[in-house]
Amino acid sequence: MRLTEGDLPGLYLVESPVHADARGSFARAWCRDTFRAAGIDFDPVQANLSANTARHTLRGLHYQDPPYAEAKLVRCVAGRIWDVAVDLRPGPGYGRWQAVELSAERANALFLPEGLAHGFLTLTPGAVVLYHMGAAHVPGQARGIRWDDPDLAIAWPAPPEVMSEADRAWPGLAERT
Ligand SMILES: Cc1cn([C@H]2C[C@H](O)[C@@H](COP(=O)(O)OP(=O)(O)O[C@H]3O[C@@H](C)C(=O)[C@@H](O)[C@H]3O)O2)c(=O)[nH]c1=O
Repeated sequence: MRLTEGDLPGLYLVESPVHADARGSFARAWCRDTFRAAGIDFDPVQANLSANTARHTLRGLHYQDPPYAEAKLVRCVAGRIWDVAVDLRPGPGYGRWQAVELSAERANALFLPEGLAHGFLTLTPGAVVLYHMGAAHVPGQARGIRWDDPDLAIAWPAPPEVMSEADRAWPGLAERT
């Protein structure tokens, strides 16, 4: 398992060798020792399965403020997604974003540290996303940033065709409280 730090500090692309044989394939999905060796102390307390029927379904951009902030290890276990992280930590990187294509075929994943908002756009029908969380979801603490906020100017690969009303209604960075 190889961890490569992205453009946002603490954001890592996680790649695992895929061992194929006559039965199919095997890849490691998470390894505490490898993460610790990279200086990441991630102890998942929750894992979520997100099944998405249509191509170009958008979920996000979601986060929880401290003390509920969540690190996330995001993996696509069926199909492909375009996964986005937005830096909401105070400092020079505030508002910067990075996106990575995750796919079941590549068996890659994205690790987001606390303090980032997260979202994705599905690139195939039937995309299934499995993500481990470093902190529990607290319903009243769910926060969001609008996917098309001009201050973020995220270069989505296609306009979303399916999304929740809640995700359409999030504020932009400038209106964030
Ligand atoms: C996130 C979550 C939702 N739910 C419930 C609430 C609701 O009835 C239903 C769907 O919730 P949502 O619409 O918030 O689901 P969704 O929009 O898929 O939310 C997720 O989006 C991605 C991008 C993330 O990064 C996640 O952290 C999470 O915020 O599931 C839980 O029971 N536990 C959870 O941890």
